[in-house]
Amino acid sequence: MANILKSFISYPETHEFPIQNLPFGIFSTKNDAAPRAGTRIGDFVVDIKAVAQAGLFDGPLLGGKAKEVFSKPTLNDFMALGRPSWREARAKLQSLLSDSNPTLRDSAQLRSAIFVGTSDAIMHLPCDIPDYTDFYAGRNHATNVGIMFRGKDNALQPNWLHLPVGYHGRSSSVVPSGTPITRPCGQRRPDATKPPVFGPSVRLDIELEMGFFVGPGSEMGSRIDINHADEHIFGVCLLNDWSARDIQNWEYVPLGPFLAKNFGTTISPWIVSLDALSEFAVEVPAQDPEVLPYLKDISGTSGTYDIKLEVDLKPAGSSKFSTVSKGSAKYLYWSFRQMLAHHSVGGCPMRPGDLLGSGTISGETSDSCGSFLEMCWNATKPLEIPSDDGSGVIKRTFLEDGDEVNLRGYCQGQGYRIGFGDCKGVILPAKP
Ligand SMILES: O=C(O)/C=C/C(=O)CC(=O)CC(=O)O
Ligand SMILES: [Ca+2]
Ligand SMILES: [Mg+2]
Repeated sequence: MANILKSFISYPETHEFPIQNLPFGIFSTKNDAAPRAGTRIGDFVVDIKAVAQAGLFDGPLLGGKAKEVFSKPTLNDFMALGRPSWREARAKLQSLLSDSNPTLRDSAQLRSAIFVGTSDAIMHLPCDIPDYTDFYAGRNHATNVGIMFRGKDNALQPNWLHLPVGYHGRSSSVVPSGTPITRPCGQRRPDATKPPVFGPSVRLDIELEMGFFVGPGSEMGSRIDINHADEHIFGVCLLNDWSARDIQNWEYVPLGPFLAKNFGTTISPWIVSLDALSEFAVEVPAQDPEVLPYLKDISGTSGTYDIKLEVDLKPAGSSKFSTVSKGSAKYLYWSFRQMLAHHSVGGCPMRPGDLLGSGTISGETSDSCGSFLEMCWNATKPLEIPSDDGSGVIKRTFLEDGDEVNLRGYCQGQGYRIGFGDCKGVILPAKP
C-alpha cells in the first residue's frame, strides 16, 4: 500500500486500532488503579497521562495544560477544550507512534512507562455522562417497530420525517462493554383482555446503535448551529440500548419508553474521533419533505458514516459468538449534526460528556436488522444458530439468561481499518 502512515508497533492490516484510528478512552491497571486517559494502538493501550508527564505534549494548545487535563479520571475536561485541542493531541500521538519518530521507538524507558498490554488494561466509562438522550433516526427501524406496535397505516408518525424523534434516557444506567445486564422486572400486559402482570421481562432485546459524545456544550437559552455542530462532537462509539419489549409496549403510551430502557445501556469504551472517520463519511438519504432551516445542513449532506456493523450472539451454553446480523451506519436518516442541532434548538443546555444515541440502525432485510424484534419479526421467525458441535441448532427470538451479545463496527480503508472494539454484555437472571 503506497504511503500509508505506519507505526513502529506492528499489527495486522485488519486490526481495528491502527495508527490511523487513535481513539480516546479511560483505563486503569492492576498495578495503578487510578483511572486515566489512554489511546489504543494494536494490542497496546498508550498511557496518555504518562505521555503528558514525560512532557511530550508541547503544542500551542496543550503544552501548558496536558499534564493537568490528562491526569483526570475522566475525559470531560479534555472534551470541553474543543476540536483544535483534540486534533493537536491526536496529531502528537500519531507522530510519537509513527515509525519515523525515534522518541518512543528508540527509548525503552519511555516505552515501558507509556505502553500497557491490552490484557492488563481495565476499561472504564470515558467520562462522567451528565445526560443521555436516545434518538430514533433509523428509518427502517422506525418503520418496522411502527408496523409491529401500531399497524401498517400508522408506522411512521406524522412528525418523523420533520424532526429527529428522541427520548431522554438515564445516564446512570450507561455501562462499559463487559458489564453484565440483569434481566429487568416490570409491568407487562401479555393478554389485552386481562389486567397487567408483574415479573421478569420475557421479551428482552438489544438495539444496535451508534453513540456520540458532546464536547464543548451550549449555554441554557442558546442553540448549537447545525453548521458548527461537528465542532461539538468529541467522537463516536457503539451503543446497545437494551430494551424490554413487553414492558415497552405496555408503558410507552403516550410519553415514550421509560423502564423498558433504563436498566442498562452498554457502550464500547473507545471513542473514535470524527477526524478518524472523516474519509468514511457518506450522505444521509435525500430528506423529503424538506427540513426546516435550523435542520438544513449547508456543511454538506454527508451526515453519517459507512461503518459496517454487526450483531454477534453467544447463546447460553455455547462457546462461541455467531454473527446474526450485518448492517451499516449508512442507514441513518438523520445526521449526528441534525440530532445535536435539534436537541439544543429550544435552549436545552448541552454539557461536555453528554451522550446521544442514534437510535437503532437496521438495513433493508431481516439479516441486517439492529434488534431481535425485527430480525425475528415479533417472535414469529426464530433465528437458528448452529450449536457448538454443528449437530443441531439453537433457536432464539428474544434473549435468554446467559446469552451474551457483542456489537461490532468498523470502516474499511485502503490498507487499514478503523474499528470500535467490543460492546458486550451477558444477561443475568432477574432478581427474585
Ligand atoms: O414506540 C416506538 O415506535 C419505539 C420506540 C423505541 O424503540 C425507542 C428507541 O429506543 C428508538 C430507537 O432506538 O431507534
Ligand atoms: Ca434505542
Ligand atoms: Mg437504555
